[in-house]
Formats: sequence, C-alpha cells, structure tokens
Amino acid sequence: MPAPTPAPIPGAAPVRPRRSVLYMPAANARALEKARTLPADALILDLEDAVAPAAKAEARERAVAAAASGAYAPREVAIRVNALATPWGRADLAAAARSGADAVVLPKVEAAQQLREAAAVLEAAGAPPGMALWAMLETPRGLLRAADIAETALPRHPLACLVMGTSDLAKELRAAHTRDRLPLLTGLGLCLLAARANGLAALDGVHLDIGDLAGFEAACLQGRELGFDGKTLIHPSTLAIANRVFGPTEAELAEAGRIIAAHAEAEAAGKGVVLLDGKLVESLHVEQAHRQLALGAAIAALAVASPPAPG
Ligand SMILES: CC(C)(COP(=O)(O)OP(=O)(O)OC[C@H]1O[C@@H](n2cnc3c(N)ncnc32)[C@H](O)[C@@H]1OP(=O)(O)O)[C@@H](O)C(=O)NCCC(=O)NCCSC(=O)C[C@H](O)C(=O)O
Ligand SMILES: [Mg+2]
Repeated sequence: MPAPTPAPIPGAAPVRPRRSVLYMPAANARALEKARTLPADALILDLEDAVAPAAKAEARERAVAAAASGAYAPREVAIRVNALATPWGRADLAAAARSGADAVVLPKVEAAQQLREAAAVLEAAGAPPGMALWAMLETPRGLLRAADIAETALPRHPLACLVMGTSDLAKELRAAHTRDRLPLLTGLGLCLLAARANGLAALDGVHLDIGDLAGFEAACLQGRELGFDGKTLIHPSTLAIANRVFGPTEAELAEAGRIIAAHAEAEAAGKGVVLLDGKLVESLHVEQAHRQLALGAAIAALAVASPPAPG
C-alpha cells in the first residue's frame, strides 16, 4: 500500500531537515562558492575556530555578503560568531543581525544569560524577529547546564537548536577520540535530553578524520540511533552519507504508512492498540510515523527546490 500523505500533526512544529549541516570557514572564498550547489540541508559560515585572528574582519564581511546573497536557498544558513567575551563577538553578532541568515550559532555556551545577551545584541542591531539562535554545547560546564540553557525563553530570537561541539568537549574532558565515542556519550545524552525536553533540534558533533568514511558512517549511525536530527560536517565528501543515514529510508516511510493505517483501522473498530507484524502499535507509534512521513516530505521538497549539483 502506498504511504499516505502526511497529515499535519496537531500542535507540532514543521519538520525542518537538518541531516547534514556543513561548516565552512567564512574566510575561504572557494568553499563559500562551492557550497552554493552542495546538497547540505544547512550551512554554517564560521567566524570562530576555523578563522585565524588576522582574518576575522574579512571573514565577517564575506559571511554577511554570502548570507545576504540568497545563493544558498532553500537551505538553511547560519553564521557561527565568536563568543561575546572575545574581541570579535559583538561585531560578529551586529553584522550577522543584518545578514539575512536564518540563525546565529553561539559557540561554547555555558549559561542562559549568554543567550539573553546575544539576543539583546541582535535586537539592538536590527535583526528581524524570528532570526534564531543555535547554542553550541562543548564544555563540561555547558553540558552540566544544558537543561537551563535549553529552556531559555527568547521571544524575539528563539533558541532552535543545540549543537554538540565534540572536539572542544574531548579536549576539555582530556578524553580520547575513540571509534565508539564512549568518552562522549554522557555529553551527547545530556544535550539530547535538554533538546528534547524543550522541543529543540539536536545536532551531533563533527568527525575530524575525513579520510575515514567508514568511521564517519559508524558515527552517523550512532548519532541517529541516539536521537540526533543530523550531523555537523567539515567536508563535502561526507554529505551523501549523512543525508542517507539521517533520512528515513523508503522502507521506513512505507512502514510508517502501514502503522498509521493499521492503527486507524483498529481505532475504527473501537480498539486503542493493534499488533502489526507481531509488534504492538499504539498512538505514540502513530505520532512517530507521522513525524517520519513529514520529514520524508520535507526532504523531498528541499531536493526539488535545490539547485542541481554541477557535472
Ligand atoms: C578540512 C579542510 C581544510 C580541507 O580542505 P581542502 O584541503 O580544500 O579539501 P579538499 O581539497 O578535499 O576539498 C575538495 C573541494 O571541496 C571544497 N571544500 C572543502 N571543504 C569544504 C567545506 N567545508 N565547505 C565547502 N566546500 C569545501 C574545496 O574548496 C574543494 O573544492 P574544489 O576547489 O571545487 O575542488 C576543509 O574541508 C575545511 O576547511 N573544512 C571546514 C573546517 C571548519 O569549518 N572547521 C570549523 C568547524 S568544526 C569545529 O569548530 C568543531 C566544534 O567547534 C567542536 O568543538 O567540535
Ligand atoms: Mg568548538
């Protein structure tokens, strides 16, 4: 049976695909150009750690011009600013405010007050209401305060996403980068709990070894199984794997359709639950199935609206 068209889930926010979120140093003109046609769901133009101090001002100008160009639509565009406590943070935020970017990524967030300050700078600089904030959790203190940070109410510049900074976290923990990411699991779990408790998206950290695509795929699978919406990336060669792993498969979409249909049939017969292929289906599974279908539809819409890759 074909999967039914997803009905809007009452009260649910629209699903925004964020399977693949590609960082690029905003000082790198070639990367900014190339990103116009890369099949990432979202792009982060970085002003922070990928940009040397001497190149910060130029990178800021490039990031603003790139975001303002509209060349990346329909993909989501975010600018990662330097922290407010640095010499560049305030000017980065003021510039991002007028860039037309969808979101501003704040690195190394350790307290709700930092989000409120950033939102105030954005507002004072004339950012349009709705420009979102994404908070990076990448220090022990930030992760221990994840719940507080995630529930910060910011009416004009809402917090939309928590982003793991696993490189900084490993450094701060003095942990090793192991294939199973065991040393990072507590932090990843705290991030996810805080995000989900507050209806936020959650993005997994980057995989540094771009030559190890098998290890990258294993990390993506683990991230998806944990519950992350997608992965932050540093190289175009990883986009296809992230898109595949974090997107629903055809089989999963078909299964979602069957779950919805089986439960609807059971409800029509006055029952609240049903067995499908020997497995219990309740209303919570129907909700999950609707979300899968909505994600599948949003991914398909993004693909249709995206410019074709060259060659
Ligand atoms: C890692 C890189 C420096 C490698 O760059 P390069 O040597 O140029 O790679 P390639 O020659 O293999 O590139 C092939 C083509 O792809 C383009 N390219 C490469 N990377 C990107 C990118 N990120 N976005 C867009 N396009 C990209 C090259 O220009 C080549 O194009 P072409 O000329 O057509 O052949 C580089 O990949 C890179 O700089 N990556 C991003 C690094 C970054 O942004 N780091 C900061 C974010 S991660 C972080 O901070 C972690 C977090 O905070 C934490 O704590 O965990
Ligand atoms: Mg970092």
